[in-house]
Amino acid sequence: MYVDSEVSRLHTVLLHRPGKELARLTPRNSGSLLFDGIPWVGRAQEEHDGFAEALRARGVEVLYLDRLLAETLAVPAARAELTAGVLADRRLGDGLRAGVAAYLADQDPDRLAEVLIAGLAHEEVKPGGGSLVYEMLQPNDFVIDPLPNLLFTRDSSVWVGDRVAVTSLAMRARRRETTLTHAVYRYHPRFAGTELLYEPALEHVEGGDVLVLAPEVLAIGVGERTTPAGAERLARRVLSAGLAHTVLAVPIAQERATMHLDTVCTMVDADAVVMYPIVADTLRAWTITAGAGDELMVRPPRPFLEAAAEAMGIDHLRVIDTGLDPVTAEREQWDDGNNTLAIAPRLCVAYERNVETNAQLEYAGIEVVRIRGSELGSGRGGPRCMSCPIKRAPLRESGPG
Ligand SMILES: NC(=O)NCCC[C@H](N)C(=O)O
Repeated sequence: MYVDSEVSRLHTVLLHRPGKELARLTPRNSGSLLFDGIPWVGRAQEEHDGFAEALRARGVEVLYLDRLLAETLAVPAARAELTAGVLADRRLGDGLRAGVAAYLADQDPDRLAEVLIAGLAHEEVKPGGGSLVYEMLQPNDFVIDPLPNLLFTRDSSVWVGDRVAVTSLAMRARRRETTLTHAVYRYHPRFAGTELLYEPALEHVEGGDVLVLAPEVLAIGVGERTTPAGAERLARRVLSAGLAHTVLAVPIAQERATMHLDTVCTMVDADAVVMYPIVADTLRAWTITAGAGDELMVRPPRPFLEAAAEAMGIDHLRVIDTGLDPVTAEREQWDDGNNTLAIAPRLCVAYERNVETNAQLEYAGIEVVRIRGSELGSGRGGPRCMSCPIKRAPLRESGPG
């Protein structure tokens, strides 16, 4: 397990194939569950399988979060922790809590993993004794909330060097996701001995805001999801662990269209980004380095592209624009045109629908593996959001794409 860049050859990635949790979305709950539409579940699964196949065809090992979770639940301590987590929900009341506890205790690890991801509706559970809560709930109300955004594995954990940061998700609909990733990284044998860089109880940081610009250089977006306190905490941790010499804190607009830094900027080569033109000249960055003792040195903001190039030790960070004109750029940014996943330098996966941005990438010498994503995109995330790289070749050893 090792990640020191956004673009070096990708060996292992963590995905989540969307399942029954997507079928929980309705026009009434999709807004609070952070989806902009009601996805066609079967087609979303086909699109996701196409994504996974595109990665496998290029030598990438694909791990699935639901499999890892089921294997993790075979460990009694993990099962106890995750079960206790959902039972602690104060909305349940004692009667329903006992009913849900009995239901969960009956499930094998595979089904328990499914329940923890897809949630549990009122009509699926029958408490034995009296439960006012159960009586007063509507049949479609959730007893355990579904996690449709687990699809976006980028946000719930981030690898930096040989450590993993289990993040602290800001939106209520997503908070429980990190109880799952936290358990997987601590109990699954594949990750035995991995040190955690960050934990869900800390200040808010989401993985879509964290870009490993180069070995020992991180950019952290600060906006709707990651707070200044979260960026400061993560910066302190990576600097003191020797995993970074420089961290850039990059304010982004607190809007849905730009919820994470990776919605406006992703890397496609060791010295190139695809970026939303409207922000290219206005993005700024505070530069954070280690000071004396435990102190941080925080330098005042300056243009992001300049600060990044200097920290990365390059003359210039090349910028490839989203779209061609402002309207196309706005449309394609919304549809995750900026949200590419690099498999190797100059080789990336992108949604096929972002025709102009993909053409711009190719014009700049980047090979684009196009995938379908009309249903997946209804959750507002693209290939980078849907993937958590766990192992990449060290950047210095990475060949061309
Ligand atoms: N890194 C990303 O930009 N992830 C996309 C997350 C989309 C999800 N529906 C959310 O609102 O959190």
